[in-house]
Formats: sequence, C-alpha cells, structure tokens
Amino acid sequence: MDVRNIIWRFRRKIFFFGCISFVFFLFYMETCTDSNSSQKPGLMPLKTMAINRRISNLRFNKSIELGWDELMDRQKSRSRLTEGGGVVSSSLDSEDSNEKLNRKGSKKRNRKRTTDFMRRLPQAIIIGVKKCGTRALLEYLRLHPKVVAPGPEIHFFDRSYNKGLEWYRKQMPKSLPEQVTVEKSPSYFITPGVPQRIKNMSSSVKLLLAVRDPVQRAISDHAQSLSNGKIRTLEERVMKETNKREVDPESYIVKIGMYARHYRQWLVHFPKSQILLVSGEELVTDPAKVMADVQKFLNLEEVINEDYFFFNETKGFPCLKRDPNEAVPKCLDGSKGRPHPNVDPVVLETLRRYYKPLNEEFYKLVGTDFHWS
Ligand SMILES: Nc1ncnc2c1ncn2[C@@H]1O[C@H](COP(=O)(O)OS(=O)(=O)O)[C@@H](OP(=O)(O)O)[C@H]1O
Repeated sequence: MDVRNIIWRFRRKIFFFGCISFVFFLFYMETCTDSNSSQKPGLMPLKTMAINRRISNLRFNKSIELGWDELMDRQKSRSRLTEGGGVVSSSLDSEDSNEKLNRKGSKKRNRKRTTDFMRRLPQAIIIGVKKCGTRALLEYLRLHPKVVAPGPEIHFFDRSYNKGLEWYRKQMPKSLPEQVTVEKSPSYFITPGVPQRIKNMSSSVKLLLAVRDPVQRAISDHAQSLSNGKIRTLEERVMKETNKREVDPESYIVKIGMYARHYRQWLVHFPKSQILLVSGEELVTDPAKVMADVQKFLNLEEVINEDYFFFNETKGFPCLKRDPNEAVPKCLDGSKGRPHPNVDPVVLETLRRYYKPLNEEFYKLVGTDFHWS
C-alpha cells in the first residue's frame, strides 16, 4: 500500500464521519425546537420569545408607518357589505373559549406544542370610542413585551360574527401563555348586541374604553370624512334639516358621543370593574400616567413609563420609542392628529350645549368628571 492510497482512505473516513456528525447535528437542532423537549428547558421559550419579539417589532413598524386605520377606512365600504351578515355560527358559551379551541386544535394536529406559541382569543378588547385615541392606546400597549395585538381592526363582533370564533382566533398573532392578546375595534362600543356576544366568548375579558370630549370627537370624525373626499359640512351633518339651530339626535356622529346611553348597554353584561375608562385627552398630555393605570388593570408588570414617549412639538402628540434608548421615536401615521377644519362657532356652541347634560349623566354613571367643555 503506497502513501497515496493511505491518504485517500483516510479522506474517505473523514468524509464518512463528517456526514454522520451532520446528521446528528440536524437531529439535535430538531429536538431543540420541539417545545415538548423536556431535556432542554428554556431553549424553546427563548427561541419563541425572540421570534415573537421580531414579529411584534415588524407589526409595530408596519402599523405605525402604514396606518392600519387609514387602510381599513378605505376598505370600510367594502366590508360593510358583510355587516349584519346574520347567522351566528359559533359561540362558545364559556369563560375559557380559548381552552376549548386549543383542545380542538391540539386534537387535530396531535401536538402539545400548539398550546405554547399559538393564536389565542383576546383577553382584553379596546371597544371604543371611535376617534378617541383607540389606535394610540393600542400602540402604547404594544410597547409592552407581554402584549400582542393584530395590526388592523378585526370587527368580529359587529361585522364578521357569522365567521365564528375559530376565524376570530386565527386573526390574532401568536402568543405565549403569559402574554396578553389585545384587539381593538372602536365600533363595538355603539353596536347593539356586541356586549352579549363578547360575554359569550368570555365573561372575564377585560374591556378598555377610550373617551374624549364628544364635541372634539365629532369634529375629528368629520375631519376624517373630509379627508376621505366627503363634502358635506359639519353643520349639515349634525343639525336638523328642518331647524338648523337644533342638533339632530339621529345624526350618526352625534349619536356616537352619547356615551352614557351606550355605556349602559355594557353594564347589562359586565361589571364596571371590568371596563377601564381611558381619557383620550390624557393619552396625549400624559401617556405614561394612562399606561400605569392600563398595565395595572391588565395585571401587567409596569414596564411602559415616560421613557417610552417623546412629545413631538411639530405633530403636537406623543411619539413612541420601541425601547427607551431608541434615538428616533415613531409617531402614529398622518391619519391620527389631523388638523381639524374650522367650525362655525354657532354650531360649536350648539353642540356643546347639547352634550352638556349628556356628559353630566356620563360622569355620574362612571364616577369621573372629565371636565369636557
Ligand atoms: N400619540 C398620538 N398620536 C396621534 N394621535 C393621537 C395620539 N394620542 C391620541 N391621539 C388622538 O387619536 C385620535 C384618533 O383616534 P382613534 O385612533 O380612536 O381613531 S379611529 O377611530 O381609530 O379612527 C386623534 O384624533 P384627531 O387629532 O382628531 O385626528 C388624536 O387626537
């Protein structure tokens, strides 16, 4: 046997052992990514946490830069076609619908790991009010590592209920058991039947309700319509056709601001302690204080504080830092904090007078004076 022969054989052995080691390496990696793997505690959580963080970072940037609400706004006319679609296909009448749906899913795939990093029904919902800072509230909340939320509004309980709870669950991002899934759809607050439907999903779900001076809310709503190309004036929208000096209580944007009336519908199904009121004005002037209350309400560790906000003087609103050391804070997109149109002072005064007693009634009901004009 000459020297060349020996080297050749030696090379073949190295190649052979190399292949075997590679196969073992692949096998090892596979077991590490299996959450059932009891030999490697900690590996899966770290991995899924990292993935989750990346996904939520992506979603954060996407929702802030693309402006989900703006996109949804444009699609509204299309989705309204499905509104009131009628038949209620699935409503699991229990507190732990999540558990039931999980079990269903687990059976299907027969894998326990689906119960770890998976889509869950929301444990908290921002139910409204439209134009009161619901997007800001959701984005502030998403800064918290234990909060996950879908970017767009899902409108399950008011427009897509016929699709069933399993469909709703699938709209949620994946989360770990210790994380809280939050959804926001502002029209839930004013839609009859929604409180009962939410209670059917979970009687322990936590509800967040952002409210704002109803006159400012109406103007904000009107500013949105103008930016969508509608041309009627605010006066035409809120005053009676027959008497221009009187507010039309049937006007859509006037009705949304009758907070006490809508709130009562929720009290039929949920105790006050399960509905946290958030001041839309404070979301702008003191976001850290609002977030302290919100985190407490959701039993979350207080992570989001003043270090996560930066007041942008040009925009006139707080912008958000994904982490306190971030150099460039991100502001909500242009559909939030739009300049308001000039409103005829007479219309403004008439609206104020109209809402005054309704606001007083709301303050009494909730036990908080919001000092609206
Ligand atoms: N941080 C921050 N950045 C921008 N805007 C902020 C913020 N915090 C609260 N707001 C107020 O949110 C108002 C829009 O409310 P919503 O997000 O509930 O609107 S929507 O119903 O989802 O369309 C929006 O109303 P307008 O100013 O009338 O546009 C803002 O006043």
